[in-house]
Amino acid sequence: MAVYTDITEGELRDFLTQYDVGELTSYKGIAEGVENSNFLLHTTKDPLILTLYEKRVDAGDLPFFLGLMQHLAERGLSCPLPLPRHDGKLTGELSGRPAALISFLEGMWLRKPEAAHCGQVGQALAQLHLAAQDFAIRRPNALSLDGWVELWAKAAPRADEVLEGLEAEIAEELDYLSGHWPKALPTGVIHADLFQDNVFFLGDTLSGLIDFYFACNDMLAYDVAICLNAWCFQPDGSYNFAKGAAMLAGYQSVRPLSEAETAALPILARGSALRFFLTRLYDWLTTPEGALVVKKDPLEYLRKLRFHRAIVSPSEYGLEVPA
Ligand SMILES: Nc1ncnc2c1ncn2[C@@H]1O[C@H](COP(=O)(O)OP(=O)(O)O)[C@@H](O)[C@H]1O
Ligand SMILES: N[C@@H](CCOP(=O)(O)O)C(=O)O
Repeated sequence: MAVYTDITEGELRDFLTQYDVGELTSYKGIAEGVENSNFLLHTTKDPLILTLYEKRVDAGDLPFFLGLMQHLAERGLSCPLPLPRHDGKLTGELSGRPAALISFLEGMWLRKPEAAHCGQVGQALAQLHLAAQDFAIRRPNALSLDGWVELWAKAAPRADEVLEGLEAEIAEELDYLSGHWPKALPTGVIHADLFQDNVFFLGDTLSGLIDFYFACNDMLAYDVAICLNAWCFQPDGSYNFAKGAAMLAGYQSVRPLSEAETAALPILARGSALRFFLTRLYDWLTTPEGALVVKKDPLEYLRKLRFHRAIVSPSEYGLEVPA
């Protein structure tokens, strides 16, 4: 579920007077999602999504997130478009939270993607990277090395409750990544959370990308590694070579990876696996029993991390590597 903050019809109607969106005809909370409260609104004009930003989103970052969606949509990428209020602002306040209205995107996320879908995701990711090249606002990645160290400091004392030996294994991994993390790869704006639930399809055709609330500036190839982790493993934990190959070919059909980016894929994939392992572990340890949000399994990402540690050549991801 993701409705942390409830709203009354009166408050909502009052909020909507600041926009040119027609008359409200119905609204309901959306169960999916993790970070924010989302509502689907029907009006006498187009359907809309209302998002109330919860405590994990820093209100100071909203101009980056909403400005980025606007920037990408203007450049032809299919993503939600934030609606301006009568005073030109993209955010207001509702029920004590910063709130925004964004356009409703048609489509559904895929529970069982195939290689062909992964190819389209790779393509869309590269299109996003290129379209964001001239986006003026910057946002450093709060969930890179320093952020991992901070999260780990909070989770480490209880890590062995989740799995024996975890504390030592992760401490060693963090040491390794701190010493070897790439520093000179091409950077730009990355989505940083392009998981299956954030990509919509109409039938078998990708219809759009949502949820830009982890977007930031970082290495472009790191975003590719995030997608390999999110899309190219089977439920039994094995890597699906065909999906990986399709994802990488799709990406490279729009933005070819440099030799250095290719060589760095295994370590970027390790870092990406650790990042999602750590946020999931932290949530696992701190979300109270009975909370309405579904906790995600951190160990899924530990298994992915171990897989990447054993990679000898990036060709194992399905990438053509020059001999
Ligand atoms: N622009 C949109 N168009 C259609 N549905 C959306 C849109 N934005 C969000 N949703 C719906 O809300 C759900 C949660 O949105 P998301 O941005 O992933 O939330 P969170 O940031 O809390 O994870 C999505 O899975 C989708 O069902
Ligand atoms: N994708 C992350 C959790 C963030 O959830 P989202 O609903 O904001 O995409 C994970 O799987 O750990």
